[in-house]
Amino acid sequence: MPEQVDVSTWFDTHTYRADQFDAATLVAAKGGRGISVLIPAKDEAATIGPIVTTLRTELMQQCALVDEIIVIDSHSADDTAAIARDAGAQVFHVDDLLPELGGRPGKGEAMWKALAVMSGDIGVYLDADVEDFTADFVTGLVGPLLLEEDLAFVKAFYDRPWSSGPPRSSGGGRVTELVARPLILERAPRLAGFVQPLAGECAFRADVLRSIPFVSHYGVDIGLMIDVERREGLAAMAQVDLGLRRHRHQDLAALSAMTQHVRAAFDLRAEPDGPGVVESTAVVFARVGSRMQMSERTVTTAERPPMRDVLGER
Ligand SMILES: O=c1ccn([C@@H]2O[C@H](COP(=O)(O)OP(=O)(O)O)[C@@H](O)[C@H]2O)c(=O)[nH]1
Ligand SMILES: O=C(O)[C@@H](COP(=O)(O)O)O[C@H]1O[C@H](CO)[C@@H](O)[C@H](O)[C@H]1O
Repeated sequence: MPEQVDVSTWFDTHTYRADQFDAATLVAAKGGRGISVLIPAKDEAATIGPIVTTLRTELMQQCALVDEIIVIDSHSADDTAAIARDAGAQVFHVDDLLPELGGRPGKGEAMWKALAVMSGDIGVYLDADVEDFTADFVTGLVGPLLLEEDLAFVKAFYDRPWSSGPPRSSGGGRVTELVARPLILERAPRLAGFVQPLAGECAFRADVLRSIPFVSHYGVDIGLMIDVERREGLAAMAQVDLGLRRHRHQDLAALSAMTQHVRAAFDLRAEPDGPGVVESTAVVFARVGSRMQMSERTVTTAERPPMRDVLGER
């Protein structure tokens, strides 16, 4: 049974700031542990280059904090893969990894397959659509993991200005605020202290994430949180303030599908021995010419088994 800690006590004791950690201290604390940065990317030609270049220059060349940068190309139609490779990342097409298991679309699949190729003891997932990326995203995330031996998982949080608004206004995180947070209070209240529960950026012990299933698409992030809390306990989790984050905003239709995956993740993880697939249907409206049309959108959210089981079977 994992150690239990009260949520508000956890918030006070397990919330860090990125500026508490500097790369030199972390390199010294790292010891023999390998650190792999893993970036799922679909059509991110505009931002992937500067992200990989910043990581390689500041965290691999100027100091030896990061050991590998792996970009998982998730069916990009643009030059994401070539740009990432030119900037110094190892790039894998998602369908080329574990090909015997077939290829599936979505961010969750790319994150899961990254676990099959990473060599580090510690992993860091980053989103590839972040503008003005800085290396302290990684030092902030791995800092608590390297310095606090009881931790297994560190989640990012940040201010999320709306791109057209004044510098520090809020507005981003629409699915988080309108759907995920109410569902967390109702169905996973131990996670209520996480400021950005859907954040794509987190650091983790590889053995822990290899021992839990992965929900597909945008259900992956909340699915991981639910399972890490169940297995390791809240005391093994932390969050870190990365300051400001700007990213590309998807339109409401895409976020509506994201909402279906997030809700499905709660359903899948509520029934760990269930069928591992949820089909959900939403009603959607679209104007065609002068008429409004109503239709249904069915979305499938599925699980992948723990990577440890898959690799162990090979
Ligand atoms: O099918 C997909 C969709 C998204 N992503 C990646 O997942 C991360 C977060 O997704 P996205 O930027 O679409 O979400 P948003 O931040 O716009 O809500 C980014 O690195 C995407 O390139 C992916 O690998 N496969
Ligand atoms: O929280 C949300 O509503 C969505 C969309 O954010 P915006 O309303 O476009 O800022 O963002 C979540 O999903 C993204 C894709 O995985 C992540 O990049 C964000 O960190 C996460 O909060």
